[in-house]
Amino acid sequence: MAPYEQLLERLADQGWAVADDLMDARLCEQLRSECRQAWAQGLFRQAGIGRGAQAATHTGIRGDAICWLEPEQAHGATARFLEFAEALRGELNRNFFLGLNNAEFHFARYPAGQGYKTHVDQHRGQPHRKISFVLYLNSEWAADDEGELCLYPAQDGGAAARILPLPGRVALFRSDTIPHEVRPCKRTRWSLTGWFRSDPRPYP
Ligand SMILES: O=C(O)CCC(=O)C(=O)O
Ligand SMILES: [Fe+2]
Repeated sequence: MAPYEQLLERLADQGWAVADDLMDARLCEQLRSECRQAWAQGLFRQAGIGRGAQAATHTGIRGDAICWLEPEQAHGATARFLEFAEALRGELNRNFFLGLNNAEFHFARYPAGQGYKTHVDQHRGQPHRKISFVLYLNSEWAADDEGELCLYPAQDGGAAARILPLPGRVALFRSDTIPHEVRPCKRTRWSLTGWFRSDPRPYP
């Protein structure tokens, strides 16, 4: 599977990778419209920090609203995306032996002015999120719209990468070792975010 090769090599070498040509442009277009429909139907909820009883919303830390994809009810582009994600999970397993049994995904919407402060995706005591995935569903994005994903894998705290959420762009990074941040955006920022996991369903 040639399109994955370079991506997975970079992921192995530096813990993160970006691709602009991984996703079919038409599929992105359709996902973009399904995401907007879910928003219009009121299916998004303000995202929280932490899990279970400790979960709380802190827009100062994280300002997005999210809508989880339900694999059992998925149809249209969402179902096709989940097939793509299954193929990617297979490639990740073949390359990294991470024992990725599952994946979870949500649409995310950051209104202008919001971002997500520096964090690591693997929750403390919950080691099952292994690889983070983000697909940007903006129809256009300019550098001065900001809202970059900044990755901080280096010890010195400097950003190794500032990734603009360009239409159809994919970012992949390790969920356990890569601190990252979403810089406040200047216009509404849409994405499909998820995690390849090492535990079988059902999980909390
Ligand atoms: O949207 C992005 O660029 C990253 C989002 C993120 O870090 C998260 O949802 O955990
Ligand atoms: Fe994150």
